[in-house]
Amino acid sequence: MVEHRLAPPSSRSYRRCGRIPSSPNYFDSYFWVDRSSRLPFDVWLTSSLGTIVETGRRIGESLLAVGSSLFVVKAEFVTRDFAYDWVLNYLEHHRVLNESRSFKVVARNASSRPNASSALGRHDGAPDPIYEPAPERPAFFRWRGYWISVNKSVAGYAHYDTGEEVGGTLLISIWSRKRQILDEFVREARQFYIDSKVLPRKVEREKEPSGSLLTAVFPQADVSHDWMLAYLRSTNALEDTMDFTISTKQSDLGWGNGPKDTVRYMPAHDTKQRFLFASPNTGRSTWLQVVVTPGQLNWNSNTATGGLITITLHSSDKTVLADLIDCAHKKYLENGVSKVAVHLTDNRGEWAKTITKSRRALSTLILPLDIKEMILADAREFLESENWYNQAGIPHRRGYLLYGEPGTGKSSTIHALAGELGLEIYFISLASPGIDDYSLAKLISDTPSRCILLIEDIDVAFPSRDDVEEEEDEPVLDKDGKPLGRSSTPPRSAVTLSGLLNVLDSVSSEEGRLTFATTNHIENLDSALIRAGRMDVKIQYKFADSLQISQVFKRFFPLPGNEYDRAQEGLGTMTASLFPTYTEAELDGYAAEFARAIPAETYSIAQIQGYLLLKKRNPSGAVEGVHEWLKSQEEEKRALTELKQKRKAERARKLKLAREKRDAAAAVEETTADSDGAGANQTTAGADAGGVTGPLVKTAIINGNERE
Ligand SMILES: Nc1ncnc2c1ncn2[C@@H]1O[C@H](COP(=O)(O)OP(=O)(O)OP(=O)(O)O)[C@@H](O)[C@H]1O
Repeated sequence: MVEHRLAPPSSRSYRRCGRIPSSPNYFDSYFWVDRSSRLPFDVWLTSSLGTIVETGRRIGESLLAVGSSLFVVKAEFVTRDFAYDWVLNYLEHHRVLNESRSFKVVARNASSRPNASSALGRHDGAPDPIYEPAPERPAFFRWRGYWISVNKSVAGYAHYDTGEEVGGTLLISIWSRKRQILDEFVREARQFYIDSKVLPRKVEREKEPSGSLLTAVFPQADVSHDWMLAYLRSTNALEDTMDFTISTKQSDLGWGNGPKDTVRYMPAHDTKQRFLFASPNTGRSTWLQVVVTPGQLNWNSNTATGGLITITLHSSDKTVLADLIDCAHKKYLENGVSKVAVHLTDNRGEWAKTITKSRRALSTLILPLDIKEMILADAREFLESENWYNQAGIPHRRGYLLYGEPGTGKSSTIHALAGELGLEIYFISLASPGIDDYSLAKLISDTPSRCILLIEDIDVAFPSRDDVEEEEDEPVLDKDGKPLGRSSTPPRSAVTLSGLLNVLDSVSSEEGRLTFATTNHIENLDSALIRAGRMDVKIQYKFADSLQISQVFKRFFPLPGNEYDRAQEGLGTMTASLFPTYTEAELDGYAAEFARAIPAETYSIAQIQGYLLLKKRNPSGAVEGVHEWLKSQEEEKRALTELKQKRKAERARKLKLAREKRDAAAAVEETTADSDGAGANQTTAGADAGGVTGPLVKTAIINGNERE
């Protein structure tokens, strides 16, 4: 009996005698013959042929596998890897994929895959169709005499967010025995990609499989953030951006095309923008991806802090990053030639914001003697003599104290000096919330070595002489011996004198920094603070003398036909009616008369400037009106003095009241202590009863008097 089955029968009376041809389970499908019976010829023939065919097929397969491993080089490329981008770009450019007969068609923005599409989208704004070969249909092409097959073995899919292809695999087979052909092909594709300047895909650093990227983060608190911002703004690096934030804020002026733009298009926050960085230093071009992350808005100070600029380089070469930072710094300095950068703090005690102010020429300052020249020469000499300081073992720092009446030009001098010396100003107000000894030390250690540290109104760290005097006049103490008056005055600054002295003396403040402090009340400053070594140069600013008054006057009125440049001030061309109608001699006369009318050393230049602003282009009117103005100033002064006296009297009255209350309380305490224990208990019980009934009665009246 003949039978075939998939597995050998359990009985030993069967024997195996050949395969069943073309069986899908040819390893297991055999003919099994009863040992006792003879094999019929037709079965013998079929089983022998089957064995021959199967053996031949297996040999052929093995030979093919050996052959393909010897004669074909295979390589797999996955999406989201740079090598995939190189090869795909190369294939698209050489229209290899267009030879295919089966496509996947997608519509994307023309800029995302320029080679794969017609340029329609660039003109009509509608997205372009992109033809991609369908998976599992290989495309063949010849490259340097070798046949190469391209197979999208695994189809990618469009990312729901970005529309970019993810998850796909590209299989390249090169019909050659030489392995290095693959290297050469990939190298050529890579070079082609670099040269063609195809917009690279957006990258997410942490998800990159290749990891061949460099990322640099520029935090807002660091000045390098400003460099980068200046670079991005000035080079129009992001002009091809597709995501925008629209702003009409004055602070975003830099993103506009012109200073008078009312609407500015800024690159959208937290989106990945790409631009080609062409280095003027090396001539190399590298793709960069930039993400601008805004900081958190602080409602108190109206400043945003904690913002970041993240730059990802499509390169692993650190010199490109160094080059970029260098270019950004240069651009920043270039932009700042006519500007002075002022760094401000937030109310958490960190450098938070930089504003730029137009540079002010020292010559526009009206100061007596050669004060301007003296400060400038002193500061220059200091900056140039770092080696000398080091050799002499003296800390390389210099402190300037500008003190005197308000509105006399102290701050203006420092700003003009910063412009002249090309230094940035780091501005600290000791009265700002969030500034205490700790944050002050941190702020100062976070400043660069060559800069101007400006501490305005340094006296706020200490009680004013007025406060002290009042307390000395009437030293009213509470029952614990604490002064009543002082506890009611809020602290003027959280910075202590010792904290301030420590900071000024700290090692970190020895690096060529110019410290400027201003005050209207030098008499309130501790002598330790203003001693040489901390404040090396002290300059007093007084109210304007006669010479200064006449100089301010002349600065306000241009001479006929003189270099009064209206265009520079953005005022347009001058109409004939606005031309000055006075001569130089007349102007001198007006100025002298004006200076005679104003009492010397009584008014600040800021005050005089305020008056002259009302009379611009009318010198004779300014002279005529000055007496009226002086009268109004006198009245204002008198009213102010009266108000001050009233306030002082009110404070004195309150202090007196507080003292009387305290005395009365002390008298009650004394009586209580003198009375016996029972009396004391009685008093307490009475007080308790009153304490409970009082509010209850009150509530009843408030809620309606029925219960009364
Ligand atoms: N000496 C001066 N020369 C030219 N302009 C001056 C001078 N003094 C004051 N001004 C003008 O007055 C205004 C106020 O000046 P500034 O802020 O420099 O005074 P300040 O002494 O720092 O005042 P404060 O002590 O109140 O801070 C500015 O617009 C400035 O142009």
